[in-house]
Order: sequence, then C-alpha cells, then structure tokens
Amino acid sequence: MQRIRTAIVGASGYTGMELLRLLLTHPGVELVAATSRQEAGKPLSAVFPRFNRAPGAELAFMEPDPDAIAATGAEVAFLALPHGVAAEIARALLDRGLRVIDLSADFRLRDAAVYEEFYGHAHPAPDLLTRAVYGLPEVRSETIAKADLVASPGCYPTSILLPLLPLLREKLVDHSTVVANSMSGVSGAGRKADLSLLYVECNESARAYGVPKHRHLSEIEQELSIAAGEKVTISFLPHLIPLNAGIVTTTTAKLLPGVAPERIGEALESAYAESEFVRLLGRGGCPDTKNVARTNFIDIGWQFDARTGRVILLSAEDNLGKGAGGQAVQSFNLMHGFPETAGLQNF
Ligand SMILES: NC(=O)C1=CN([C@@H]2O[C@H](COP(=O)(O)OP(=O)(O)OC[C@H]3O[C@@H](n4cnc5c(N)ncnc54)[C@H](OP(=O)(O)O)[C@@H]3O)[C@@H](O)[C@H]2O)C=CC1
Ligand SMILES: CC(=O)N[C@@H](CCC(=O)OP(=O)(O)O)C(=O)O
Repeated sequence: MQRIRTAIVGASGYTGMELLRLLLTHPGVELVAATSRQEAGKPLSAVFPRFNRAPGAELAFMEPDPDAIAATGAEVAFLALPHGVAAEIARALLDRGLRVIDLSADFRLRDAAVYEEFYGHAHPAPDLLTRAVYGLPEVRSETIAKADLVASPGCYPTSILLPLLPLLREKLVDHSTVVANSMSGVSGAGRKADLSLLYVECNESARAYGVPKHRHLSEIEQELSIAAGEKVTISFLPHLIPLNAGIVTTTTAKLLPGVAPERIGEALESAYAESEFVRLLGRGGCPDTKNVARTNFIDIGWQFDARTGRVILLSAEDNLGKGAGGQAVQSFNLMHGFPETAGLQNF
C-alpha cells in the first residue's frame, strides 16, 4: 500500500490523540507532522506514554506553522483544532497544496449566516464553504473521495443522522415530530481545563446542557433538510454523563399514517446493507456504548411504540471514534482509494 505523508494539526487534544492512535499503525500513512503549541519539541511518546514503542512515536511535536508543516512534505492534514482556529489553518494548508480533513465545525455548514447564528461569530472563511464536503462517508462516499476539503461531522450529529436519514429519505416519519436525546462522555468537551469538567463535578452526576439550541442543531437540520427535500426543525437535548467516551442517542418521531412499522427496519437494511461501520441490531436491539468503545462502529437498533405511534431509533458510538477520529480516517481512506476499513479494524 502506498504511504501518504500525513500531518495532524492539534495532535495533543483528545481527537488528536485518537488520530495518533489510528494513524501511527495505519498501513497507508507516514506520519510526518504532529502539532501542539504546548508540547512542541517533545516526542509523541514522551507526551503520551501509551505510544511508547509505537512505530513513528519518536516524532516530536512541532508548532502549528503552515510553512513548517508543508516543508515536511505532508500531502494531507487532519485538523483537530477548535472551531474558528481550524478555518485559518485550513486555508493556509490548502494554499500550500495539501488536502485537509477538518474535524472542527468550521466547514460543516453551507450557509455562513447559519454558522454566525449558532457559533456567535462571523464565519472565518465563507469563500471556502462551497469547496467543503460534509464528510459522512455512508452518505457522500463519492464526493468525499474527490474532495480536497472534508468537514468531518460532529459527534452528536453522526449519532442522530445515520439512523434518521433513511427514514426521512423514504418519507416514513413526520419530521416535525423528531426529538433526539443524547448522552455523551466527558471527552466530548475536549482536553481543556474547565471547572464544570473536573472529575468531582462530572463523576456520579449527569445533566442536560445546551438546551434548547445546541450548536449541533445547525448541521443536523441542514442534513435532515437535504434528505427530506424541505426544511426540517427538530428538538435535540444533549446530556453529559460520567463516561470517558461514548455517546448513546435515542431519537423518536411519529410514523406517518399508513406506514407499516416494518418499513423502518427495511429502510435501515437497504441504506446500510453494504456499510462497513454501521451495525444494525434490528427491532428491539438496544445499543450499548461498551460495544463500540475505541472502534469506528455505530450500532443502531429500533422499536415501534404502538401506544404513541412513535418510532424509536437507538444508536451508540464512540465520540472519539465514529464521532470524530475514526470517521475522519474513514474519509481519508476514501480520498486515497484505500479500503474503507484500512487502519480501522479495531474491535
Ligand atoms: N472531543 C470530541 O469528542 C469531538 C471533537 N470534535 C472537534 O474536533 C476538534 C478538536 O477537538 P478536541 O480534540 O476535543 O479538542 P482539544 O481541546 O482536546 O484539543 C485541541 C487541540 O488543538 C490545539 N490548539 C488549541 N488552540 C489552538 C490554536 N489557537 N492554534 C493552534 N492549535 C491549537 C491544542 O494544542 P495546543 O494548545 O498545545 O496547541 C490541542 O492539540 C474541535 O473542533 C472539536 O469541536 C469533533 C467531534 C468530536
Ligand atoms: C460533551 C460535549 O461538550 N460535547 C461537545 C460536542 C463535541 C463535538 O462533536 O463537537 P464539535 O462540533 O466541536 O466537533 C459539545 O457539546 O460542544
């Protein structure tokens, strides 16, 4: 397998660390750059002892300087940076001829005004939005393969979109009745000092947050609207729970009159029959985060509540895996003509 010279910008955060874990052993990757301002100059294995003896872990963190990254000969860069910062570095790297896979929210939305509404500041690079492809491989594999700027989806949106999109495409549920409840582990908030994320604040405790207008609604509603062919507005209620990593989501919506409940299972089967990373648990299947931890799988089950007429979609993923690093590597594989599973066969 050809080895692609690859950079990770923002490699010292949680998604950066997951990218390191996946890419240090990926057969199609030569890791040539990993950035961190705080850890610059230190070998990867000194900062993350878990990589001690991993091939390539003697590489030292470097500053996130676009010229220095390009000088390593990198052909592609994963950006695991805060939103706002990512757009500026993406532009600099694209200008230097690299392909970019951005894990931040900067290029997920088609409309800069929606970005400003949900992120509270003007979009830093609105001219690049038409160049970006929303990187949900189960939906856009062909456009991802040709893209030079991939916007990897958010963790919550992945867990809501994959079960719901086939149902909206086939017009099986009333989209005005969709309610999605998600629970996320604390690594979803990033590796930063924040009082509300301290162990004592989170352990043995659970709370909703971001209610009623979490920023992920912007990309969720964008993608649902494309699938439905009309504007979709939903309720989304995220919760923080005391797990290191993992997201479990329960989404419900009214079945449209005259639709047999079995159509739900058929729609999911037909959407994901060929999919490498969507595991369908069938009617009554209740996904569990422990079965997807440290993998790129999303497990999906479903049920029908005859009393309320609601379809119940259940999903579980690892927010750092299918919700971030794993999914980004899946896009990388598509962009380079590698098997979609390359470097991702972890169970
Ligand atoms: N955590 C998750 O589950 C998910 C996160 N995402 C998104 O992925 C991106 C990364 O998230 P996550 O890994 O959690 O974040 P972290 O806060 O854990 O890591 C951020 C990284 O960016 C670097 N960084 C921060 N500020 C700057 C800056 N101004 N210039 C250059 N480098 C900077 C940090 O290193 P240093 O400060 O040393 O430079 C660090 O390596 C975010 O946009 C996040 O929203 C997407 C899906 C899921
Ligand atoms: C638990 C937690 O705080 N989760 C994060 C979402 C992580 C993610 O996917 O965020 P991006 O859109 O930035 O990629 C949040 O709610 O903001």
